[in-house]
Amino acid sequence: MKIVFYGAGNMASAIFEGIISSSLLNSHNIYLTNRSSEGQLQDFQQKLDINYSYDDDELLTDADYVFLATKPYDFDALSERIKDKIQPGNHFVSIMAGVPINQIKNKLQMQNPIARIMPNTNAQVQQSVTGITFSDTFDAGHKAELFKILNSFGTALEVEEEKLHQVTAITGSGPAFLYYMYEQYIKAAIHMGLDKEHVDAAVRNLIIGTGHMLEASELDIEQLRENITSKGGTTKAGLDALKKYPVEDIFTDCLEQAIKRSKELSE
Ligand SMILES: NC(=O)C1=CN([C@@H]2O[C@H](COP(=O)(O)OP(=O)(O)OC[C@H]3O[C@@H](n4cnc5c(N)ncnc54)[C@H](O)[C@@H]3O)[C@@H](O)[C@H]2O)C=CC1
Ligand SMILES: O=C(O)[C@@H]1CCC=N1
Repeated sequence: MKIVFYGAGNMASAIFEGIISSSLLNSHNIYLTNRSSEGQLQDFQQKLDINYSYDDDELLTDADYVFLATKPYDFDALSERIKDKIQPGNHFVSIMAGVPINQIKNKLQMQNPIARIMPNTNAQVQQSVTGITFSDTFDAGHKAELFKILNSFGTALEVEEEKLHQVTAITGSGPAFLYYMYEQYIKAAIHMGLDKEHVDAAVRNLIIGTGHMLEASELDIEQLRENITSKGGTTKAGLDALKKYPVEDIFTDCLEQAIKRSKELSE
């Protein structure tokens, strides 16, 4: 199998590093290209023993899956770069937020199968939650094969194309929203009199441990929280303070704004 990445930035590298770590494919199956930062591709080649090229004929010939991994606003330039070189066997996999299948088809002027996926950067540790939607032209055999690739760097769920807006906000951008909360937690903790280095390390371990608990426990999140909350204790005092703020409303606004932006990008 041959997989090509047009774009080797934050999200693409999380995916190909995730695929390689999973051992599903050999790094020799994967080809990278980007706009012009050859040094970055050389670094990936050294680190991962992966191929790179700026020759689109070489990249697209016999490519089974072609990942479109530029920013949405760079897709026009990418389309111009590759549209005359596309091969009948190329199956396209777009990771671009908010760019509809129809727009991809029109810009690339082709009828090849297209999948849109919405992964997240947890792909790098094989923990992406990835939404996927397919064009009508994507056959069952290739769908199954692509699911195998996606499952090598996390879990994948098929959704209607319209629902990708929600997936983009909730799990695509989701890690950034959680990181932001952790940042605020660390800032607040530093004000409690411990030094920054200790707080950083302690909170990282707190987050990692809590993630492992979610993974290992069969209890729902509410029950896990209640198990920590003694009657009249410290957790209850802290939670009572938190509940004075409209935390759910804050997240509703956050997700609604991200969904709105995803819809704007698709227009
Ligand atoms: N960063 C994230 O957490 C997520 C990003 N995405 C989507 O992934 C896409 C890429 O995002 P990032 O990796 O964060 O961006 P990035 O800026 O880190 O990487 C973009 C890459 O595209 C390349 N590129 C630009 N123009 C090109 C061209 N004409 N030909 C070939 N390569 C070209 C750049 O050289 C760079 O390697 C975006 O469309 C974004 O919506 C989706 C899910 C999560
Ligand atoms: O911020 C963005 O537009 C992309 C899509 C999901 C995460 N990052």
